[in-house]
Amino acid sequence: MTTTLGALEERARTRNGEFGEDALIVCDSLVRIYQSEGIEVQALQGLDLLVERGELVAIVGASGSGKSTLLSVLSGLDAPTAGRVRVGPWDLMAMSPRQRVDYRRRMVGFVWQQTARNLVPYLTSAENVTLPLALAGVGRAERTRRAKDLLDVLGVGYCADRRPGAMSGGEQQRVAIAVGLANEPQVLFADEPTGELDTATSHDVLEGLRTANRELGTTVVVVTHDSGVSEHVQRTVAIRDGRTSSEVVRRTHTREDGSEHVVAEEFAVLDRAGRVQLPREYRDALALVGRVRLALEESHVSVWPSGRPEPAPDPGPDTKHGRHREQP
Ligand SMILES: Nc1ncnc2c1ncn2[C@@H]1O[C@H](COP(=O)(O)OP(=O)(O)OP(=O)(O)O)[C@@H](O)[C@H]1O
Repeated sequence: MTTTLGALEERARTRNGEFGEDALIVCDSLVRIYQSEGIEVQALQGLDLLVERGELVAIVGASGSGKSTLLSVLSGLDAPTAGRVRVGPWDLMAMSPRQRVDYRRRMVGFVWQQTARNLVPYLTSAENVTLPLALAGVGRAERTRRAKDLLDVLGVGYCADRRPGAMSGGEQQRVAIAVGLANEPQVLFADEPTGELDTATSHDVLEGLRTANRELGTTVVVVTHDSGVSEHVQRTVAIRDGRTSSEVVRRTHTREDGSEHVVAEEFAVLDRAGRVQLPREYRDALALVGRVRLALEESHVSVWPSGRPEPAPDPGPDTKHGRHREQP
């Protein structure tokens, strides 16, 4: 049968939009391969991630899972080997060096783990916040006003005239958030902002990020080892072996009596190629290695170890994969 023009037009009309077209941040099948002394390291292995405007998202994962590589790509410091990455209107794969500077100056802000990387040691907090504003050509009165407002919002207004050496690690990181927000970026990236802090101080810094998100509407992406982070964010995305593997989404529910409680729900992530990572505990518990049997049931998909006897047939649709069938 030949395909008619009408059928092609109909298909074009009904085709799904571009992956993540409404999202603020789109990572589509991102690959980053490093060559080091003749050895190839695949830091990102087809990572998909969407972040909506106004979200506060944490990215967690074991050491070496690819978190910092992802943040380097998103911040425009590094280019992926393959895939597609877009932040707002910026296609990060197709930026000129000039556009890259513009992107880093206007679209995004940063908070790094090392306080020394965030703040100039011989400037006061207020001067640290006004520095990026001066570079962007903002007038003196406006710079002073904005620095004061930001330091106040982040609860470190009392540190305005102190240099970093006269502040605690937590205070320095909250000032660093103010510096990152100075030019009103649409997205704030934070890489292990609590990595050098104790639990109580980490709490204040994570709350600072939440304040930036809630009160200023900035989209925040924070990369961290800190297992306590999920209490401070709406969504926690776990990366394993260079891919998004699971997500925890926190929702606030209102009971009948009007009181509120937070429910955290964990999801596995099914990527665009149909891959899903089974948690290690599940694989270990059922000795799932190599080949597995899959079966499409009416409302779910089942996974069995391949060595086990064939599962009893289910009354659902007859679409079984990896199942032995009698040849005629
Ligand atoms: N410049 C590089 N050259 C070679 N390999 C690299 C480079 N940067 C990272 N890698 C490798 O890529 C993988 C991912 O590293 P990445 O730093 O992104 O992980 P991470 O999750 O941020 O780890 P950590 O939490 O320890 O910072 C690791 O195996 C790492 O050794």
